[in-house]
Amino acid sequence: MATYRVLVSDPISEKGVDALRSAPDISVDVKTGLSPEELLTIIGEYHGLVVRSQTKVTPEVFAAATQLKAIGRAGVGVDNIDRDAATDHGVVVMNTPSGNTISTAEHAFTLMASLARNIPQAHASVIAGKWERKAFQGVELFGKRLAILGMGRIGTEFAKRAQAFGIHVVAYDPFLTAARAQALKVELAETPDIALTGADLVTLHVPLTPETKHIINAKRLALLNPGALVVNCARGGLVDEAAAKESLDAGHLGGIALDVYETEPPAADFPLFSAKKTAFTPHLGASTAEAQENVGIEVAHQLRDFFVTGEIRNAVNMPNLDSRTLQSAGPYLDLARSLGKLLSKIGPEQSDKIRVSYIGPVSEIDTELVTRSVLAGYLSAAYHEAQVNLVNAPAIAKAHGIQISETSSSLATTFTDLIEVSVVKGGETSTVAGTIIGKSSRIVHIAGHYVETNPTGHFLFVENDDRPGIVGVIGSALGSAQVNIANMSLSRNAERKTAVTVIEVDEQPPASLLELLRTTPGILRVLSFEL
Ligand SMILES: NC(=O)c1ccc[n+]([C@@H]2O[C@H](COP(=O)([O-])OP(=O)(O)OC[C@H]3O[C@@H](n4cnc5c(N)ncnc54)[C@H](O)[C@@H]3O)[C@@H](O)[C@H]2O)c1
Ligand SMILES: O=C(O)CC[C@@H](O)C(=O)O
Repeated sequence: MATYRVLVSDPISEKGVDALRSAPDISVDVKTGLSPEELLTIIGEYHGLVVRSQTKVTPEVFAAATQLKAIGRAGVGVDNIDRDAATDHGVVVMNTPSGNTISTAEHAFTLMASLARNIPQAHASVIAGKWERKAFQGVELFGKRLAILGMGRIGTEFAKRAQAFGIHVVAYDPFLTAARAQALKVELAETPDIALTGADLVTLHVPLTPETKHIINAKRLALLNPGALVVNCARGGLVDEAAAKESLDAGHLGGIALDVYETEPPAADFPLFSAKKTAFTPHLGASTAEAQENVGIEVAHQLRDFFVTGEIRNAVNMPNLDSRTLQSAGPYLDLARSLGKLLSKIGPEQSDKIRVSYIGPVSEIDTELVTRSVLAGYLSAAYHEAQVNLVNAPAIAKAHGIQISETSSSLATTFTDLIEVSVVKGGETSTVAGTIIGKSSRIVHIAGHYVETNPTGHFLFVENDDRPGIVGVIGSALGSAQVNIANMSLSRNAERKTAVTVIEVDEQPPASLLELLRTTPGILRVLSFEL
């Protein structure tokens, strides 16, 4: 029986499915075309899910997906996956951002050229037995002014193709720097309006966000040159379809080509169907053999690596944990989780602040991930261990009103590396710290005491008055209860005249032993926990 079950619910390339199937411990079911109800019925059996854009992964799906750990999107846009619900449920969402770039840029360019030369209309006319050469006179692309909104992967590839056709490219993207625009030989526009003013051609390559919704609207269509052609091969909702229809009917807009629609598929009475200069395709940007093979194989490798080695690449709801990061941060992640867990056992309840300090070389790795691990460990006291992880820990902490702060210093202390974690409740602070020595990690500081203990196992934590004989009492109580001591670390605080004993034991101590210790004179606190 495979350890991990993956459901592929949208069609992906056979090579991708084979790549997943060949991974040890992964079994794959391909079930495409499921209704939302069917998906809800079976999703609880799966640890991984692979989708394209058809499957809608809603909050209801996440609620039913009790074992789900990861979703792989074979493609770029993740708008069919409820990202907040994924994060809340601790499910990592990964996409394959570059595998379909070229195919989509080529599709968008093809649509633009088809519009310029009336290809869809001329085709329909010829097969209807007509020979209307005059009716379908087109325009050249050469020498025209093209506005590209969104100069990411696809926008950049589109620009290169446009330049090869002798088109002047003006680009707007909030992250496009002057140096990059110069390197790409495109004119940098400071606003979308500047890019669109006087444009003959427009292509959109932005994600759909509240800012980009209807980025092409009536006001912006009016900025274009009369007869301008607009292509949307990015996401439905970027173009105000009603405004485009009005502009076409009024004879201002010269033509529009859509691969994506506000509602997919568009209704039979979609208003733009009755407009003249149009070209429509059913969300085909990424539909080439090459793109599907690229994204299918990429998503399979990402899911395989996630389940087999714990790597996380191209995640959209958490920082990446690729093999290099895993190698450098992996040991710290485990130590950090133990420190967080330890604080949840020994620190004050209802703390509202967690402070994490990284001291020494550890400060140079991706500490955001390590802090997430501290939080996951801390919160695991209140949740089922498997319910809180690197994906959802910050969101759960935020929901509880816990503030997190992080400081880093490259200065080494007594220890080369130190991760120090404190929880604060009002004026009360409790601190623990750990280090990595060679290949092993150690907890070295608990609530004001230097100790040296492993970061995992069963522990007895005893706080007592610092006076002779107490350690002997504890030792013989454990012996009588048949609890074997694996490791013991003693530390005293001369100022407070108290001592702590951290005892790593081979098995969970019985309640009777804890009760006995708690009622022993001079013993102030006894805790038993597993890290
Ligand atoms: N039709 C299809 O089948 C198909 C295939 C692949 C991708 N897509 C879609 O194409 C779009 C672009 O994909 P990509 O891979 O190039 O993504 P990308 O992330 O590489 O590029 C998107 C760019 O948009 C920019 N941007 C964000 N907000 C903007 C704004 N308000 N104005 C201007 N620019 C803005 C970003 O800075 C980024 O550079 C995505 O929406 C994706 O889902 C569609
Ligand atoms: O899966 C598809 O064919 C659509 C892909 C595309 O919309 C994307 O965002 O990558």
